[in-house]
Amino acid sequence: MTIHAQQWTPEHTAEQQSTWADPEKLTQVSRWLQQQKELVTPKEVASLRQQMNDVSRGNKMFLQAGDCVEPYNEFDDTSITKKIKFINELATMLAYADNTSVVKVGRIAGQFAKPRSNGYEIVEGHKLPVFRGEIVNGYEATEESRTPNPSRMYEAYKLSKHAMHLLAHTQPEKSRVWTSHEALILDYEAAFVRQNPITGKHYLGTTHLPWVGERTRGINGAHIELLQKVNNTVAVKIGPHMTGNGLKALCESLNPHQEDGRLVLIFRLGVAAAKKYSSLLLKELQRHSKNTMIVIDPMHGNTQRAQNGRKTRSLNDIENEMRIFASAARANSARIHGIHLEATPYDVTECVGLGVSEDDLLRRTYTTLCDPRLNAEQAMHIVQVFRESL
Ligand SMILES: O=C[C@H](O)[C@H](O)COP(=O)(O)O
Ligand SMILES: C=C(OP(=O)(O)O)C(=O)O
Ligand SMILES: [Mn+2]
Repeated sequence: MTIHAQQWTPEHTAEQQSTWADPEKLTQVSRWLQQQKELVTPKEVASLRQQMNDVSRGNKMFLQAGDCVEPYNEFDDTSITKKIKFINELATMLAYADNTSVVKVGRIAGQFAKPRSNGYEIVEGHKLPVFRGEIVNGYEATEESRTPNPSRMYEAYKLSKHAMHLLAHTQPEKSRVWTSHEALILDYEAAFVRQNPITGKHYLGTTHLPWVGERTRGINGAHIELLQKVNNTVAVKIGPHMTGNGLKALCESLNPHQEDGRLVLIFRLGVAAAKKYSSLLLKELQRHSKNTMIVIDPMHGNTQRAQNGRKTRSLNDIENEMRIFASAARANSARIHGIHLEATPYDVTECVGLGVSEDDLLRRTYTTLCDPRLNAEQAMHIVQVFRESL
């Protein structure tokens, strides 16, 4: 077995990390992770980057979709197969017909970590650490389950490995669904910064396409440092506080040589900020970073609490943001390269619209462990509206 003694250690501070309850256990788990085979091969990473070249140049569209956070109990073959089939159906809708003109990426096979707005929540009068994704703690609202437990990283690796295997072996290589997740928990990700033995370049071995979220994209933070280090196609979420200069600095830091297929920016501004800033931000990219791929996530900027307390998003807001962004792109002769959605093939009632009312949010079909997802019918509709908005 290969021992990867030179584990990558970030120089900068990382946001949104948990303090693990048992430091000795963490050392043990980290050592184990470093000894495991990477979950994606350098060849696969290169092959996705190749496909992303076509996205950069406007010859293919990009689709990224899946759960906000994957539950550990949805890794049986049936569930994974259903999610792959669903992404393929969305791609077919995006392409109109033959979906080989779409690069398809799931939030799948490792989307286990959640950055949160608050560290704690009150549940029935008790103050508890908030759920941060299965890789960190349990969803069950007890002190024990919510305590960050490094042993959960074993499970993350094993379940990802199983799903990766299924993804790699049940699909045609040329038109497969690739994997992606938010590279958040650096104790996990760092163990898989590996060197390609042929090219000598580093790449991240946990997923084909890692992204960094809105809460951890500080230009001097450890998460951006991680993306700088690796040669995967990488993505960053862009929220309403981004400035023109900030955008320029981010592109220079992650794609200094302006390579095609390298950098995806996922805009999640929300309706109000999309109206105000889309043009300014798109202009900046047109000026300085033309080969950056521009993707819209019309969901994360539009999260609201319904009167009944449930987190939700309305299809109206989602559609509006897409239309506003698309018209700003047209006005600035910019291309939108794709769409990013939180969606599930299951018949959930989490987002409002197309037959789902606020009352439906209280039903047993509200099953997300974090953010509200589109159900299959809603997701197909949103992809269609997106396509028509371009
Ligand atoms: O998925 C994204 C974030 O983790 C999520 O929107 C944060 O939600 P919160 O505001 O409930 O912490
Ligand atoms: C955390 C997420 O998004 P953002 O960083 O855009 O809030 C997410 O995609 O689940
Ligand atoms: Mn989310």
